[in-house]
Amino acid sequence: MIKIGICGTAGRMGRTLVAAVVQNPHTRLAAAIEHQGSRWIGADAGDLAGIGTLGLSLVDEPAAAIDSSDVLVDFTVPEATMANLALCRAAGKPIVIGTTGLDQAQRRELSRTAEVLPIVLAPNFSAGVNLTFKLIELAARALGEDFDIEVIEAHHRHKIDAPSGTALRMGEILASALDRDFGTSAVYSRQGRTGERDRKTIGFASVRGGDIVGEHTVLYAGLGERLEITHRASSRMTFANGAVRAAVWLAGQTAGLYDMQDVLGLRD
Ligand SMILES: NC(=O)C1=CN([C@@H]2O[C@H](COP(=O)(O)OP(=O)(O)OC[C@H]3O[C@@H](n4cnc5c(N)ncnc54)[C@H](OP(=O)(O)O)[C@@H]3O)[C@@H](O)[C@H]2O)C=CC1
Ligand SMILES: O=C(O)C1=N[C@H](C(=O)O)C[C@H](O)C1
Repeated sequence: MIKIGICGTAGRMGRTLVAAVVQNPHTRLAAAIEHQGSRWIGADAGDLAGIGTLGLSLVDEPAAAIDSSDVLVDFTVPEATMANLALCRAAGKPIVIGTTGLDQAQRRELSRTAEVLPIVLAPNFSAGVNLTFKLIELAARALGEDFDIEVIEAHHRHKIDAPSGTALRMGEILASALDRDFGTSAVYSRQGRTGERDRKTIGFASVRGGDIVGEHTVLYAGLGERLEITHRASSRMTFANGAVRAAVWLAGQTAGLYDMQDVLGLRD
């Protein structure tokens, strides 16, 4: 049994992760962490997740919680993730990170830490999205420069980062498939007299509303035809099950920075 600690337990993903860990035959919930001052400290993790009392309370001392776990699963905010990364490094405990919106400096720190610690970092833990990553690469290579490419994503009203981590990863994959520099190809907004579309760009559009779990479309617009590749998540359990699968996989790995392509065996 792999002992899992969850950070961000009272959040949308945290609660779903509690249920996924408890339902998985290979894992046991060892620790449920929230930040100091959270009104959920002391609450039962199972009650919060809606799966019945587990006898495990939410705590605000991540170091002790990490010590009692084999792997930490973190779906929080970038600052909390980076603090947990340092604690995991000190304790020698692998970490699965689902948090999106990390900046360049934070990603560099993560890469440095991965020299001594096993880490899975993925903007999306669903199997369907990770297969979609392969499909959009294939389509970009096949359609080449004749088609304009746009990435459209839609999420719930509470999401705090845009574009989504998944959309940005899609952009990186598309740019690489077309031999373009992602940093200079990406266009995040259009307003006013923009001029004609620069054919080398990859555009992003973000929709926010209601309870949309997560939807991503890559649009290839040519002359006389249009191709759309879409993934729609209808339940957070798809992300949670993927993250738990990643945690079980990571427990047996040496130091390195992995993503869901490694976990699913999709790496070329
Ligand atoms: N990779 C993937 O497959 C997926 C990634 N995500 C990403 O996961 C992250 C979380 O999403 P979601 O669950 O919807 O967000 P929520 O806001 O619902 O959950 C985040 C939780 O983390 C808590 N938190 C904040 N700071 C700390 C801290 N220092 N220590 C411990 N807990 C802390 C928050 O508490 P409080 O509310 O009190 O601030 C909250 O309970 C986002 O970055 C999102 O993009 C989401 C779904 C899938
Ligand atoms: O915040 C969310 O909810 C999600 N975030 C991830 C992202 O930013 O790509 C993944 C998923 O679409 C849900």
